[in-house]
Amino acid sequence: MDLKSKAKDLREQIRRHDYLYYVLNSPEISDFRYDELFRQLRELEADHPELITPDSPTQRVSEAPSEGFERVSHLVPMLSIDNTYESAELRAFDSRVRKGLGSNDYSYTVELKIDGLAISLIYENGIFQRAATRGDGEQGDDVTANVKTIRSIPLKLNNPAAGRFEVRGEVFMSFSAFEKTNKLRDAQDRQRFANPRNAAAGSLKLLDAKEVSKRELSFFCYGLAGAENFSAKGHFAALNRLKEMGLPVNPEAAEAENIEQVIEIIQLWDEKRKTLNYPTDGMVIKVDSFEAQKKLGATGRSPRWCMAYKFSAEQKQTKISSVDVQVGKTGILTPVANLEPVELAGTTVRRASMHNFDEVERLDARVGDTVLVEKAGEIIPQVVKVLRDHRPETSERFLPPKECPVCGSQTAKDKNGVYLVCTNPNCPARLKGRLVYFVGKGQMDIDTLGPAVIEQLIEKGLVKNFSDLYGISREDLTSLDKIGDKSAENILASIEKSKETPLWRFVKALGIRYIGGQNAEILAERFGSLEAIMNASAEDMEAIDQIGPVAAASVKEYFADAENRETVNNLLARGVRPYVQQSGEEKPLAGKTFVVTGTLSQFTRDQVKEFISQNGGKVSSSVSSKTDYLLAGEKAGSKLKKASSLGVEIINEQELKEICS
Ligand SMILES: NC(=O)c1ccc[n+]([C@@H]2O[C@H](COP(=O)([O-])OP(=O)(O)OC[C@H]3O[C@@H](n4cnc5c(N)ncnc54)[C@H](O)[C@@H]3O)[C@@H](O)[C@H]2O)c1
Ligand SMILES: [Zn+2]
Repeated sequence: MDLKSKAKDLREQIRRHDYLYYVLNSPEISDFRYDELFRQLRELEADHPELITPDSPTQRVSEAPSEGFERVSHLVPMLSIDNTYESAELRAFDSRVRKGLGSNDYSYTVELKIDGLAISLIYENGIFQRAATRGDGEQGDDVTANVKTIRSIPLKLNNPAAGRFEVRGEVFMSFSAFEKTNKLRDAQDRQRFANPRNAAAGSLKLLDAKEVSKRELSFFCYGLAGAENFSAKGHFAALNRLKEMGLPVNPEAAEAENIEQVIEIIQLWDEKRKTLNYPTDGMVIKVDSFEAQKKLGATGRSPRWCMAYKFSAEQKQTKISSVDVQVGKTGILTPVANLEPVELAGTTVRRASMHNFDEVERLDARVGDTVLVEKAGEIIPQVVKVLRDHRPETSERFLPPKECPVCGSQTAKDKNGVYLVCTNPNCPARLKGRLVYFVGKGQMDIDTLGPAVIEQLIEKGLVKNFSDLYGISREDLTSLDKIGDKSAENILASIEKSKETPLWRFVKALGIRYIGGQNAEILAERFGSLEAIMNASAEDMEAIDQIGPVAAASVKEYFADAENRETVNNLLARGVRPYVQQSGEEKPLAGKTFVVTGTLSQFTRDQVKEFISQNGGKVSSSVSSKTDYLLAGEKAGSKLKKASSLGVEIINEQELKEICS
């Protein structure tokens, strides 16, 4: 690849990952790998400035606007921050600062990098006026009504500066609020948030401020815009002044004389941050003096006086022993590296995804290579870097296969040119992948149907699509290997149970590209019925918050296919009944069955029954496998025993109230 194509490729990759991360909320690669792609582009552009395009991600901050909010201009641009994972690069940053200032006479403030989203707050004569997200750096979304629900943000400042005054900070969700939010979502049978950053961003973009107030968001103020007019001379003093004014400032900010002290402080926090009740993903280092900051200035994307050091997820070095190609539910071929086993974040890792063949080429990963692997957050283990110095002399490039490893049909690039797919629409690997996903947890939840059974059902020609699952008989099942009467019965019972399912889980289970849990929930909430979703136009869908053109087109395409419509109609004909929760937010116990036992202290029996039904739940008199919760008071007896033997969740009155709060 020539350099120009390489720069273009990197820009396109970064844009694609921005979309996956910011819009779809489902990143494919870890932050470390993303930042590595970003660094490669930055270095390429630094060496060959003629390759820079004005729309390059290195030149500006980019974040798509959200619908439903007014766009407002920032008084002073809200920029990003350059980042690194290495202390050596902090020293290089320090040299640039020294050179830029032409002196040694400066110091740093070191702060925790809170993992939420940036917000600008404007006060006028000390009275809160407006809050906005960063957006593209010039213009953000006006989220004033939502931000007003965050209790720690003062609506009126103590001893305010006169006139207009803008502060910046991070809105975030503490780990305890995050747990609580997800517990509530479980109870409502809704998709969990993947992490606190995701939860904070999703909550701040809700259109109903009342709902936002339930999410317990928090805020730390870390700076101000237009420092010239401020009484403090530097950043650390300004933080103290902001605190006096009543703004919540993170208590851990520290001063450092020089870069070596900065590095010491950072090393301390790499461990210590694990004890905090809020998410951090690094440290932010700022040249303290405002005068020096002004002298150093900024690029179109980030200030030159500021640098983020990011803590990386645990990484290990190992070797690629071979590469397998897996065929997934949409026919996509994924290269998976088989590794010499390594212990990583508490588990033994033997395989790591490389996502697609372009990524293999970008990494230039080869069999026999020594690589760095990482397990970041919810993302499956992945190869993030090849250590070229360790490469054996004889290594060969790993080339994309011309034929599907499962059915032998030809492969081709998909229409976006990113993935290699098997061109056979009836490839058995596709069908298996789709069925395994369909029955999976969080979709139809038919947990007794494992991949091995599904494979046999396909091989015997008993199941050719989703709806066939609802037509299999006891005899079909017992004709399979290792399935006796008892397991056949269990499988049939869980297939039966799955017929009653929230609409969004049903839509998710169909496995439509770009429609994960969050998008499926939005579609279900907005359209209210399966029929309405099936007949919606792409414009109808795009008109909805958060559903972008790519996702809308994908849904449209799915339901335009006659075979898909037939399968869905057959599912309905066989008794699958996707239901819509009546305003899920208000009814936290919707679809849940309770049994009450023992002596309660906060409710009478009648009161508790009413409380549960008001919150959308049902109360039944005996414990069975259909019971979702046993509410147990003092001196609970046989019901408690039965519930624990069936694995029914047991809660007390306080926990019941918390789920409904
Ligand atoms: N995995 C992926 O596919 C993917 C895709 C896109 C972006 N990302 C991640 O997002 C990053 C880019 O996002 P970004 O531009 O918001 O950068 P960033 O989040 O890494 O850093 C800048 C932000 O840090 C925040 N911050 C927290 N504490 C602060 C403090 N004390 N002082 C100043 N700022 C503080 C501010 O909100 C600021 O906007 C990437 O580096 C990457 O890690 C990942
Ligand atoms: Zn195939």
